[in-house]
Amino acid sequence: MAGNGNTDGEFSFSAAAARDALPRITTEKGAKPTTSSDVCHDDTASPVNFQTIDELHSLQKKRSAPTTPLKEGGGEVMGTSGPTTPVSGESMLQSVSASLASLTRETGPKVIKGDPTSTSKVAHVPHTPTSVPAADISDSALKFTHVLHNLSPAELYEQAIKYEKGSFVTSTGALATLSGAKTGRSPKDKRVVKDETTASELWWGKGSPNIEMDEQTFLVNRERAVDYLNSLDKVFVNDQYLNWDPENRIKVRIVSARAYHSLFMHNMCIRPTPEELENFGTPDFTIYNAGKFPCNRFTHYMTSSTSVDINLGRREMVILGTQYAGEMKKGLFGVMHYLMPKRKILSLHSGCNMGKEGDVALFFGLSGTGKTTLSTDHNRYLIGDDEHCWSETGVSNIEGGCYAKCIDLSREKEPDIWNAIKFGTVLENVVFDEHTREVDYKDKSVTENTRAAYPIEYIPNSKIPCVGPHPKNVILLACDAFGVLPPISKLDLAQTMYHFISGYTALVAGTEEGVKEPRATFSACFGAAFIMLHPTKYAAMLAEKMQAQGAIGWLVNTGWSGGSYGSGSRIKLAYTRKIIDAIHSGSLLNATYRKTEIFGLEIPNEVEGVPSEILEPMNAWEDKVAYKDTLLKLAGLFRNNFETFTSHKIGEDGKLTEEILAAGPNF
Ligand SMILES: Nc1ncnc2c1ncn2[C@@H]1O[C@H](COP(=O)(O)OP(=O)(O)O)[C@@H](O)[C@H]1O
Ligand SMILES: C=C(OP(=O)(O)O)C(=O)O
Ligand SMILES: [Ca+2]
Ligand SMILES: [Mn+2]
Repeated sequence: MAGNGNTDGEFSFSAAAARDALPRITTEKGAKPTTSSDVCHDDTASPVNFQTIDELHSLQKKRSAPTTPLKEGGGEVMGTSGPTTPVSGESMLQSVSASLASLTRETGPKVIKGDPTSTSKVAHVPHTPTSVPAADISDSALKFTHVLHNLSPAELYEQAIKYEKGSFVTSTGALATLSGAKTGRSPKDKRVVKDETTASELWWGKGSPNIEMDEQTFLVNRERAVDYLNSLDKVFVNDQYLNWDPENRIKVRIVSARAYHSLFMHNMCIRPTPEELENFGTPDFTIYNAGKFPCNRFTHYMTSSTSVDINLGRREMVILGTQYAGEMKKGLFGVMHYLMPKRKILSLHSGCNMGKEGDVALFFGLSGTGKTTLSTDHNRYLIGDDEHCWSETGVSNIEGGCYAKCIDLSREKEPDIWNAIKFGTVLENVVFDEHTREVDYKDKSVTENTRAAYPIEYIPNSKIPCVGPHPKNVILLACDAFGVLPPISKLDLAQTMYHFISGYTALVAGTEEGVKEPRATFSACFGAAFIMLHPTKYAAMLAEKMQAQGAIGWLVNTGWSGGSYGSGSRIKLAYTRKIIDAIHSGSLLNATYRKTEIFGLEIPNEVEGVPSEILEPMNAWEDKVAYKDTLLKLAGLFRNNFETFTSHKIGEDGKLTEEILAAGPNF
């Protein structure tokens, strides 16, 4: 479990530090714009195992057994005809041309529908007539950019296989792709435009994921991305929706250079019907994804060749220098974390499912803690695996797809995810047999962060539309590699808020040999990398909603038991599923409980199907002294982390704030 970067788990912010304390980022030599501990960490990137593009490509395919017949010179696809788009229209092309307009030249590029290699006649929209004198016309103004608008998965497969090295059909029909040098998100390269409005509205400063950039620099990067995209023969354009709540649906446009990106977003966002697409109109938010084309590191605020820039005022996002597709999904999530609270809707980094009786559960947790795995439950309806809204009327999924980790995926343990990896699914950075195209899910040669992105309806019991009533259970997942948190504890409201604000997980450091010490990460609201406002704003909303609905909080350790990483072992997924079943069924409400020392957690004496010995962590440890030491160490990390919140009031209720402060470890 690599890359949940934070070494010491410390981050802090206080009211005083909020506005002006952010160091200005310069590109001058020696300037230290932001230290790694200043920025919250939720990076899925793991160390790369390659130095060159060729090395990367050589990792992807495994040699078949020598007896396997091999065909020479494969890879070419024969007889693919040019993709078509379901939208007739001129209006779509005009709208895309406007989206791609250069800000300095103020006109949109000439755009034309369809694949440039297609022989079929295609309609095109002529360049917006302008009075620009002939002498001013540049080469770029003379060319057409082909627009591949909302292509179907089949068309995108053909595009990927024909033009994008590293694209292959796997034995189950998924599209295997490589995301290039970046195999995880790059939170340190995220920038948010600080303007008059966002300066006062957003969370800035230490611990915040929002590293500032100015409007001018954003425009420089935007122009760089747009010019790059316009210089290509073709661009992919997706027009889609976010949020299944029809009243709060957001229209997004994604302009990208790769079929991989277009298919990824086709799967991850909500897919409009042909009628909806016909009347799509102007998008509410646009992403310009220039992928591998880097930012200019001499640009103000840039500290690497990667930049992921959000401009809330312009409703635009620019991506330069990374092809990792998850950047788009989580970038839009950040936007929702800004837009939704303005409408009194709480945005949540959680999975969500619903039982046959309509009982809804939320699963909060950082990357790798089990949101996707545990919300995908054969006995329940899946509402979504990662991003939700909680409004006055209930919950809604923001997305139209799921993004599952594939490392060590097995058919037995996760059958629904296994079966979702079929035609239409994007499989990132996996290794497969070069002949049979069978994927080896154990292989970490490219990265540990292998992923599958599939439309939510690929899960048989998904709930379409992806909405549900108010949650009954709020489950906080922590993968505690220290092995001291109980597998299950019941929380009161103050404890729920304490753990929600703390946002703890501890994963093992990664794939390197000999790394024994787990790394604690505290990420406020279990998603500090994505939140836009101060964590206490979301916490106050969650407390109010849980109180109003009588929802119950639970803390579930999906990590180690019987010792820390190295001596103990990860709690069996089968046991965790039994624990989750007992939460859903309500049987845990009738259990008898005892309180743990230090953290003061209520743990049940029995859970059906789970050995009682493991319910109390100390019992599972052979070395009781080591247990106590480790417990105290973790308690200390929690206390240090929470210090920065002690000056904040949560909601209107001063009493709740007091209770939350008292709900942490006592020692
Ligand atoms: N006891 C457990 N509970 C949950 N997940 C577990 C457990 N043991 C192993 N795992 C594995 O941990 C990973 C959890 O990842 P995932 O569900 O994708 O997390 P998230 O969606 O929160 O990022 C999966 O690969 C899953 O198979
Ligand atoms: C897609 C992501 O979510 P998660 O790892 O929580 O599934 C991510 O963090 O990039
Ligand atoms: Ca994550
Ligand atoms: Mn997930």
